[in-house]
Amino acid sequence: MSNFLTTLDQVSGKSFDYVIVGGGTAGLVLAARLSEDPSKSVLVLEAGGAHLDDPMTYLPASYGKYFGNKEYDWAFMTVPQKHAENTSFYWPRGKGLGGSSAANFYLWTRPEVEDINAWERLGNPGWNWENFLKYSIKCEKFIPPSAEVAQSERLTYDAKVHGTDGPIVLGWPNLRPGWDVALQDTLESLGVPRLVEPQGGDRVGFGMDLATVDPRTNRRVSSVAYLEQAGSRPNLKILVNAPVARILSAPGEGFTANGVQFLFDGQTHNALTTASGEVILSAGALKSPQILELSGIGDSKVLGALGIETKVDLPAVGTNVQDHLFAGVAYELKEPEKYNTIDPLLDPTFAEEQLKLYAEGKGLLTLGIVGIGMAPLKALSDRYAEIEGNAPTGGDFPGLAEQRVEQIARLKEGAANAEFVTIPGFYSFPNPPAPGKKHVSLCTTLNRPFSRGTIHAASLDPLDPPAIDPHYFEEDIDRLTYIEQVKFVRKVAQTEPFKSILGREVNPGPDVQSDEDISLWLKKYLTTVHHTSSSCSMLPKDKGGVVDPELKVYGTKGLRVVDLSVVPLIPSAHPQSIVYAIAEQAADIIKGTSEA
Ligand SMILES: Cc1cc2nc3c(=O)[nH]c(=O)nc-3n(C[C@H](O)[C@H](O)[C@H](O)COP(=O)(O)OP(=O)(O)OC[C@H]3O[C@@H](n4cnc5c(N)ncnc54)[C@H](O)[C@@H]3O)c2cc1C
Repeated sequence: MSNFLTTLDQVSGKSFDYVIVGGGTAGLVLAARLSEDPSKSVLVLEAGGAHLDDPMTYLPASYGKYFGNKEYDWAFMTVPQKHAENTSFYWPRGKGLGGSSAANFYLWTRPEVEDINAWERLGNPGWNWENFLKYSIKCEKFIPPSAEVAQSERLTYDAKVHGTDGPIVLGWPNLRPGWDVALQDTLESLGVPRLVEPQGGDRVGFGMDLATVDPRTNRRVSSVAYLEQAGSRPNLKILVNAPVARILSAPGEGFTANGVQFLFDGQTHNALTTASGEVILSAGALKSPQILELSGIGDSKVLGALGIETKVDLPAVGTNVQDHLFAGVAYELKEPEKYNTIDPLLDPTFAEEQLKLYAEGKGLLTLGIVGIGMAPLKALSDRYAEIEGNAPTGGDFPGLAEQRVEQIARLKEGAANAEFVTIPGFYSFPNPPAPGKKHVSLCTTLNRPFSRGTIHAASLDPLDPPAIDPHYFEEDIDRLTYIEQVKFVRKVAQTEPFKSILGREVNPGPDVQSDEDISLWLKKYLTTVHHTSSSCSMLPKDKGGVVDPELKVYGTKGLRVVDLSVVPLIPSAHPQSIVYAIAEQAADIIKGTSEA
């Protein structure tokens, strides 16, 4: 597989049919699918390293181990958040082949049917659940568990909604925390039903989701698996450590992309496209808008402030940004020996021993998260009518009002919103864990934010991070909903059988009780779930669109965006499954084989 990796002399000044910017989740799906046609040459330029066969990318149970390590992590920070105590939040993102799919927490969840159909209703023909499911099935190879494990741990599924031939191997990790059945029973007693198949388009309930981990080898799976399945192809080249600075356009009227400018070893180079070729931007929701802006495509006011000449005035670039929020209520475990958590891995000697066990297919490093619950606010809180009745309806940019019609419709239908998921270990702030203890972090995720943020280039230097402003809690419905979710988490912790598993609450801790206390705690100590989307939304141009339904950038020729940034309205789901399906559908659209 490493024979895809190429050298500067094979790229600089050369022409390709497709130049893909970013070898991340979407980028490598496109690379593999577009190079299926041997007559088409494909180049991928990736800012980070190759990281092939690197334990940092294939070891399960290494949650966040790379955080802050610039070799693997872009380590972005948001600007101080006006509605969240001026806190600046840390936003890790995967850097290198596989992108964030090689750096994530390997949960695999599919969205709800109407979350995807909403994209079509918002003006994108062909972007509906039927196609989503088709492409999601195409990408996966599902490995069922043994009947014995499936029964004892309620690993239920419906084979009809799973793929068997795709590159992305999915299954249940061989080691699980050990409390999911108790949590499922507890939630069921509180009105959150059992879910037999969480991947079938209905997410309300608690079910055992999947993980991008191969249970046969205990290795995590990223989009690099597409290259492995593709095998050797002379028409596909990948240059790593080659950050793209800007998209080049042909001289003359309008913006016809004809290549990119990139950096390599501190020098600037160009990679070009053939006369009918295309540049495809797959740099992720945080970098794709920045690259467009540095190329002169964006809001002329934003570009003008940086001294960039506007080539295509496209005000929506870097707007409509949506993010899921995450907050962990952490508990010590009463009988730690009964459960599997990653806390002991903090001891270097123990971690070393576990590495040896991993080589034999055993031990704590094979641990993964599976149980996920989702429910509408009305299942959790008596205050739902008052809170959701005040949902904002208008919008400060064209098209936002229509998105909010969709969002409010989902709330009224009782769609999944509040999410409950456990991290087997300590993932919570600000109180530190006591030494030697094991923990469960009972986390809740706000999955249908009404606030909208921005991501814009902040300087002319392509290596500088963009200015990231998610506008957390700008719409008060987000804050009020989230407070109710935290209160519900504590109710779960006070309900049997889960209650008996838990010892002391470490965070937010006994001093944080009133709604005001919880609000303040959230404003300071929530984290992102790393699901940021929509900064180059696929919408009609006059409704806040950056790309059309064929993912072509408005006002340009030969330029598309394919990554999480194109999602117009973020679904209630962890998004890697969404990115894979988008990229699969995009590949068919680009090849002209889409039946949509
Ligand atoms: C810590 C973390 C945990 C997560 N956990 C989960 C989870 O458990 N389940 C889930 O479903 N989702 C999870 N996600 C989210 C999910 O992984 C991402 O949403 C998804 O992978 C994004 O895909 P993408 O193609 O849009 O971007 P990416 O996969 O991030 O790809 C972008 C690529 O572009 C490269 N790039 C950026 N700028 C340039 C440039 N100028 N030139 C060249 N290359 C460039 C990057 O290095 C990267 O390789 C997690 C994400 C993170 C960061």
